[in-house]
Amino acid sequence: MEKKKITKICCIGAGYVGGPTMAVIAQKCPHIQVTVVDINQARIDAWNDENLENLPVYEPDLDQVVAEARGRNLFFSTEVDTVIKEAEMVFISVNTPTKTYGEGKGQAADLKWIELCARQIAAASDSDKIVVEKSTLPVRTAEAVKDILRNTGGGVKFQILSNPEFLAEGTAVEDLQQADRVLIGGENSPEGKEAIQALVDIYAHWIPREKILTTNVWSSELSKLTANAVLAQRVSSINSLSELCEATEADIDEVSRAIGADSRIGKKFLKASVGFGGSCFQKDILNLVYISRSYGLTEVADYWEQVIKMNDHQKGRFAKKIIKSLYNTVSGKKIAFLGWAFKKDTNDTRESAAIYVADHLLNEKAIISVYDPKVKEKQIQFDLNCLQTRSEEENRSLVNVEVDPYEVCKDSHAVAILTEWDEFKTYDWQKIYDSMLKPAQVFDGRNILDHEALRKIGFRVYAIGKS
Ligand SMILES: NC(=O)c1ccc[n+]([C@@H]2O[C@H](COP(=O)([O-])OP(=O)(O)OC[C@H]3O[C@@H](n4cnc5c(N)ncnc54)[C@H](O)[C@@H]3O)[C@@H](O)[C@H]2O)c1
Ligand SMILES: O=c1ccn([C@@H]2O[C@H](COP(=O)(O)OP(=O)(O)O[C@H]3O[C@H](CO)[C@@H](O)[C@H](O)[C@H]3O)[C@@H](O)[C@H]2O)c(=O)[nH]1
Repeated sequence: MEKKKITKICCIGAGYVGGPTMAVIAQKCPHIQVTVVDINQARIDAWNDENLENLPVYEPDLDQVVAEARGRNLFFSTEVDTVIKEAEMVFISVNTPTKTYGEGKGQAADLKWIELCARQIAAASDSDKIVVEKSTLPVRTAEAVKDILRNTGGGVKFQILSNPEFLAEGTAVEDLQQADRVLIGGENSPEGKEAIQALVDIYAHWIPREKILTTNVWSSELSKLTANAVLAQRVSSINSLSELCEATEADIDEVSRAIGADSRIGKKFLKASVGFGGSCFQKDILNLVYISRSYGLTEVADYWEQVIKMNDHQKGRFAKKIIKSLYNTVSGKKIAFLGWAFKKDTNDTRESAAIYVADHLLNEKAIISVYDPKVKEKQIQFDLNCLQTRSEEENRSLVNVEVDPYEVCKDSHAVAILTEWDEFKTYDWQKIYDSMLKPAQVFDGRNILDHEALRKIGFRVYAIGKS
């Protein structure tokens, strides 16, 4: 078989996946020119910013990887057509959010950006290319991509691969550099195998060959949705039991430790929380539910939908607990939020539990003061405004964002931990207690604080899954 040597890669989409993924490919393959393109000029400018603190994605160590490769063989550009034209391999890494309109609204993945990419690749190409689906897609999307490329590509040959990304935010660089596995799905034809090999050869620069799995395209597409569904299911399972723990004086952290010690279960993804967030879990499970229903598989759809219902319940339960503990009224009361990101070590807030807990409390006319080490005020207001629950003016008047956590807690009735940032554990909690209204209450939505120490100071403490 002829060996296809890739010298130029284009990645469409400079977001949380496109940016870090391509930065690591460029770092590990200095002989390949990697250019990430995006239609969002501000995002590309931020990726090109000399001050690495201004990169649009915050991830530990990402700045170092970008510093090493940028300008050498890693480039960021808005010249989408030119870069596609010159590349032998084009990654599609654009957003695939849940549809907000029409058929499948609220469940199906919105594939309009994927289709646009396919059309753009077809229009810009005058030589054969390997097109790689990096975005998370419904199973059988490659069929549509192929159809568009074959019918609009003017005789140019395209091979379509599925290469879903499994990085988690907050650990993206580590996950990319030491991936548990890389998954590549392709066609079982000589051309398909050649394309698969070309992508395997890229990853083989730093990923051990036995960790690079190759499958057919459909298994690869479906494995991505399945991985997220199974991970989220573990979180919902443990969160469901946290409520039972609160009713029975069992302790969810002890239960997690006990079951996680069983090597068949394993200890990861058993941390009870205020609910999972992030741009992927909910979107991908809803997509799985929609696909199952569209094949008439009602029981399959209902089964996975329960994971989302439990997560919604967990977020609502946390907000209700705060209200109940504050004598069933939070109207006009200041509540301090420590954390807004959906998990620590990221500036991403998409689907963060904090947004929904805040919305619930704001409906009860609470006054919320927020501190997050990596999320800016503009983003927090944007997240609340997106819900369209109340006017932007009202959100601005009820929610204020501070850069000092002690200011956020001062004069509050309650402090709620919404993200597990490590720095929250190191605060002077006596100082916080002294500055709060009494009885001072802490609602630890991540079970990260030393609850005994807090109780000794005088706090009333509520923690998930603990009585
Ligand atoms: N965020 C994660 O941790 C993660 C992990 C694995 C997989 N994924 C999947 O990867 C995909 C991308 O996710 P993300 O978080 O990086 O999204 P994102 O919103 O951060 O980035 C997507 C980028 O694509 C750009 N874009 C959209 N259409 C374009 C076009 N036609 N031409 C050029 N640029 C275009 C947007 O401007 C945006 O900057 C999604 O399918 C997601 O499900 C995400
Ligand atoms: O025991 C746990 C583990 C996670 N979470 C929460 O679950 C959410 C998701 O966390 P995580 O999976 O670590 O982050 P993501 O960046 O959303 O990564 C998931 O989604 C990505 C996008 O598809 C995939 O690539 C990753 O493999 C998959 O882990 C966060 O709100 C976490 O706080 C818990 O509450 N308890």
